[in-house]
Amino acid sequence: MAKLYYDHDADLSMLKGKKIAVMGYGSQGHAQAQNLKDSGLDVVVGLRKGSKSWDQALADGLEVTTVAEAAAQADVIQILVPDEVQGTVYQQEIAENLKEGDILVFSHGFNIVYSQIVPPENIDVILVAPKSPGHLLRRMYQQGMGVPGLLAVHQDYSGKAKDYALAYAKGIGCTRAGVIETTFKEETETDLFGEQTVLCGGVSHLIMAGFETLVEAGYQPEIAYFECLHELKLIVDLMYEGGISMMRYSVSDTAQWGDMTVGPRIINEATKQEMKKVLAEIQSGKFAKEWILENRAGRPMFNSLAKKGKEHPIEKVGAELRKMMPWLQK
Ligand SMILES: NC(=O)C1=CN([C@@H]2O[C@H](COP(=O)(O)OP(=O)(O)OC[C@H]3O[C@@H](n4cnc5c(N)ncnc54)[C@H](OP(=O)(O)O)[C@@H]3O)[C@@H](O)[C@H]2O)C=CC1
Ligand SMILES: CC(=O)[C@](C)(O)C(=O)O
Repeated sequence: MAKLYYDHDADLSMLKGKKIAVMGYGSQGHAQAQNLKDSGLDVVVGLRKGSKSWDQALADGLEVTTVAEAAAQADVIQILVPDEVQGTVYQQEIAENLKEGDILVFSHGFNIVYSQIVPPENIDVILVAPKSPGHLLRRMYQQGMGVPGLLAVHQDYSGKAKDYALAYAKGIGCTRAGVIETTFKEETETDLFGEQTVLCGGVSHLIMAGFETLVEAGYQPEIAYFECLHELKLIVDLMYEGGISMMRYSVSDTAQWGDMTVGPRIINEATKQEMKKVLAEIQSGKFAKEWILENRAGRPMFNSLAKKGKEHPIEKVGAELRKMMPWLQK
């Protein structure tokens, strides 16, 4: 079993006295900056002028400045702008503001693994990747809990890079749940694979296929929504708490029988073979090249597919039903 690191393995004092710049204030940035601040660390948020995140970061009690200025002030620089712009932001605003002994941090290894960012040799380069969406990273931290994370060292100029990574992981709450040491390559490839085939790509398309099948057969869309999407959270919550066995224990034997006998017809050997092809495309760099070029072309396919997704009938039905659930209203 992999060795996991917990709170007692991490020394937060490694980061005391260091200025930590969190570049970006989105899903991960807002969570990590606030968690680090609540952990007693000295944080500044780096954003572009006119950023829609600027006022929110100020309202959350954080110091905010431009990316370049934050990089110039900082000893620790966490890059949490979108993967597809990190290379440009690094080149234009961070690189010239790095000094010997700085610590460059990522929460996804994409830009290092695919050489979009090539740091100078006289700094530490580490990865601390929460295995969670940012908003849950923040919520769990505030509730005294944490989400698991991964850490990796790409460059260890100081000889203490792993200790800095552990301290950072503790600062954002990941050592509460457990942190596994990995490599930038393993984190990047497994994260891309997971988000494409299971977490986002797999689940969303499974839900939509189930919803479409029921609606096209004439069943009420509201029932299809509750059955294929809304209840999924409750089922996954059980697996989150106690594995697939806990879910199977809690659902009816009728459901478990269907799970075990029909499930393999839906997710089958052909699915597994396609998953292997997806992994190969990630490992070869084919996916990364397509994503980088899509952004350079102005995201024509991304924008078209995103619009189509927002127009899917399940989104309309779901929005109406969620309006009747006050606990879901932000
Ligand atoms: N989303 C997640 O839960 C996870 C993300 N990650 C990784 O974290 C990193 C950040 O992703 P995520 O938090 O999703 O990003 P988001 O898209 O949620 O947030 C991006 C932030 O960067 C700012 N930004 C965008 N463009 C620029 C720019 N050119 N210059 C300066 N600031 C800019 C945005 O502010 P504004 O547009 O207002 O200027 C926003 O505050 C990525 O490497 C991602 O892979 C890792 C684990 C999970
Ligand atoms: C939340 C997470 O880790 C993802 C799905 O990989 C991502 O948002 O990049």
